[in-house]
Amino acid sequence: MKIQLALDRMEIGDAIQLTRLVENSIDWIEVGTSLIKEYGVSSIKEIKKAFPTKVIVADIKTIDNARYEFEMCFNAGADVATVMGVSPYVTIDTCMEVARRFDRRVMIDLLNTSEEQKKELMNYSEAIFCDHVSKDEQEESGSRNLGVDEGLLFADSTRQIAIAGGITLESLAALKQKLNPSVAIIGSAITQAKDPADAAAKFKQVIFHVEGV
Ligand SMILES: O=C([C@H](O)CO)[C@H](O)[C@H](O)COP(=O)(O)O
Repeated sequence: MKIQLALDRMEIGDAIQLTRLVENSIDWIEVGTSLIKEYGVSSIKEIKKAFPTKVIVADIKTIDNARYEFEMCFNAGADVATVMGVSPYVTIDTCMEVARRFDRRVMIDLLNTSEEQKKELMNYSEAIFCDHVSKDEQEESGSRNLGVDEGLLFADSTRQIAIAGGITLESLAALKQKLNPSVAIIGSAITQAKDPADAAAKFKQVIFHVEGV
């Protein structure tokens, strides 16, 4: 299981500084939606420049304007870009086509998708699927991603799954055992920790302990 560090609600310089502290414990770096909204595409460029060997995920959460937004992310150096699963299928088709052309990946965010939509989305076999409990669900309704087995999503071991939304050190081992995702997206539990380097190292230890590798 890989750790994707989600960088949100901070300045680009602080995001780079923080990532330097934890880079040995994390695998992928997410340029969070809030960074892209606040600082634009330079947030992707600067973070890729600072960490050229890491996989950079641009969490642009595209819902329309797919060709423009995905080309923009990939030209800025993103290796993966996100599209909302609730988008029209023509939008998701376009993201897939652009990603294929650039030889990059698409992450489909399943936030607020129905069972029927999830079933349809599974046809995008090259995508990474993100099972996501949103910031608003976390902060306004007190929800967390506790790993509710999403039936068909987790039953298909050929699909690459990411999980996100308020993941903590305490919830990670259980999530790993219940759902066995390929990617755990962790934001505030590392970025808001008193000692981010120590927090990230502990996440890595939990994965090491569970996987025994
Ligand atoms: O995608 C995210 C959220 O919608 C804000 O843009 C975060 O990356 C994701 O929630 C991970 O962050 P934490 O929930 O703080 O772990």
